[in-house]
Amino acid sequence: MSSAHSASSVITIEGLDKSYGGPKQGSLHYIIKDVDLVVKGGEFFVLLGPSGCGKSTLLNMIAGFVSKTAGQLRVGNVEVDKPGRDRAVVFQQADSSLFPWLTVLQNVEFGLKMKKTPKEERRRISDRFIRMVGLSGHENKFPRELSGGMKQRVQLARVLANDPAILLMDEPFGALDAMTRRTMQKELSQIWRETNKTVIFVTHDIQEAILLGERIAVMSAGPNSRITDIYDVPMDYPRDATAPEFQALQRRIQSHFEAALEGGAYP
Ligand SMILES: Nc1ncnc2c1ncn2[C@@H]1O[C@H](COP(=O)(O)OP(=O)(O)OP(=O)(O)O)[C@@H](O)[C@H]1O
Repeated sequence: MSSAHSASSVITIEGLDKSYGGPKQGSLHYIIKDVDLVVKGGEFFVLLGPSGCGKSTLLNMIAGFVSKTAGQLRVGNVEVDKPGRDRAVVFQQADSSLFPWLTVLQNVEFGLKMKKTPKEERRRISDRFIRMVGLSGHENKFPRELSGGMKQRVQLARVLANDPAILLMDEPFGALDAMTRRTMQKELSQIWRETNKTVIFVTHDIQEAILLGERIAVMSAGPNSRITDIYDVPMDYPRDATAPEFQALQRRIQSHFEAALEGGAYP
């Protein structure tokens, strides 16, 4: 089952470039070059590409953390030039985003407190998302008392409590062991279906991309990285990685990667 998409596109990217350096430092060095992309409201969209191709750079541009060099990047009708409450990022390392001196509950409540949400409502919202990510009973623990997977759950609950329309996820399960990773993938997929958020999920793991995404954009190796292909994944959730159609798509994307790496560049 897929979430009901709103008709409008949420994120529209046209001719987007990002370069570092400039005439003073020598020639311009483009990380990403000429990226076009439209992401629909409520969609689970995966950005897949080899290490260092510029996935995080693109995600951080959508987040408003990294400025563009040229092109257009709109969320709704608004050109992105700074972070906004409509977008929230879940990072690979929860440690850099959680406050170590606050408990699980206090971390999840933090954004709501900043917004001056009344105490009872704050508690109700936090309880809901703590339950949703499977952390009931751990509310009073500190981050140092949690496993890596639990910390990622806190990060996710905190982001969800702030109710952004768009979740930007930068290899959020990349540092977890394989079993925890599978569990988190299943849970995220279910949460996405329950909340109908727009998700942009960065990974270099093809299986993870197919387990989660409704569409998968493949980025070329950098520099001058761009989106070379977009795959539709017309399979119901939850997905079975052993199903023949799953494995056929995995092989297709895999051979795309191998051809690209052998050839030194993507087609
Ligand atoms: N501030 C910066 N100044 C110069 N180069 C940068 C800067 N930030 C990133 N880069 C370069 O941009 C390229 C893309 O980096 P990015 O982190 O976006 O890739 P990625 O695809 O997310 O990689 P990974 O999967 O390994 O996390 C890299 O070559 C990186 O060195």
